[in-house]
Amino acid sequence: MSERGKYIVIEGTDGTGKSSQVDMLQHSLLERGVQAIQIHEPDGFAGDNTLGLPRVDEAIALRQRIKDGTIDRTPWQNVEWNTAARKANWERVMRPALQRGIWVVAARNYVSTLAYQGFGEGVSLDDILTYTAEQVGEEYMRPDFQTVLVLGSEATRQARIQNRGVLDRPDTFESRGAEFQAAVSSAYSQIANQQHIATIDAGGTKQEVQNLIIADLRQQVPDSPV
Ligand SMILES: Nc1ncnc2c1ncn2[C@@H]1O[C@H](COP(=O)(O)OP(=O)(O)O)[C@@H](O)[C@H]1O
Ligand SMILES: Cc1cn([C@H]2C[C@H](O)[C@@H](COP(=O)(O)OP(=O)(O)O)O2)c(=O)[nH]c1=O
Repeated sequence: MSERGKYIVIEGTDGTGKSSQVDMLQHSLLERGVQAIQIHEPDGFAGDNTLGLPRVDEAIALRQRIKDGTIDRTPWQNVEWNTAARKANWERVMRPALQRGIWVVAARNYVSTLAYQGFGEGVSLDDILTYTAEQVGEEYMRPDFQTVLVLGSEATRQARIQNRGVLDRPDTFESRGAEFQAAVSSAYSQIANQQHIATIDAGGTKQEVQNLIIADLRQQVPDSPV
């Protein structure tokens, strides 16, 4: 049996550079001959025929529902939808991939629920942690390596979001006021502290941030191929 793959999580608020870093890390792994996939919670995995991993339609549909700001819902409903998407990806793609030795590089995990639904929408953090453990399981909650990207400057974060292009229709959370965004941004540092997750300064160039991630990864995963 092949050695278990590693589960890597890159967290942070919108615009901190998670997607860019996940992409760079996955490509570095692939260049070194390591099988690796990307996951972007709450989206469903798109499927990978070469690796024989399925498309997760249930999570794809849930992300649309989560992001559609015209659908009324309670904060707890957001926890349920995000957790259902998470469970579907975990059971159908992430856990089987890890068991086969494939590395899973993910943007976001349950830490996003603590930040957005916990600090942002007032749901109890303990309830989120208990529900995630019940629904998805303890293994999901212990990645091999996890980091939170933090941007000291709100102006830089805004500039990066603008750069990414104009949204046709801001989603449920993007359309909330500056107060909500500020609560979520500052929540990330608090959560990292509480959950003992190392943070990384995301203010440098993409390559500089990637170098910081790899330096931390090597410390926690000493036989890391990157
Ligand atoms: N370190 C960086 N320096 C400058 N621009 C960046 C950096 N990281 C990401 N970007 C740009 O900022 C925007 C948001 O980055 P993205 O990776 O989509 O962030 P997230 O997934 O956290 O929302 C994109 O246009 C991306 O190209
Ligand atoms: C995973 C997760 C995301 N979210 C939010 C963050 C985003 O605003 C939105 C998902 O949007 P999406 O466009 O998929 O991701 P991103 O902003 O990372 O590019 O849902 C939660 O509120 N709770 C969660 O548990």
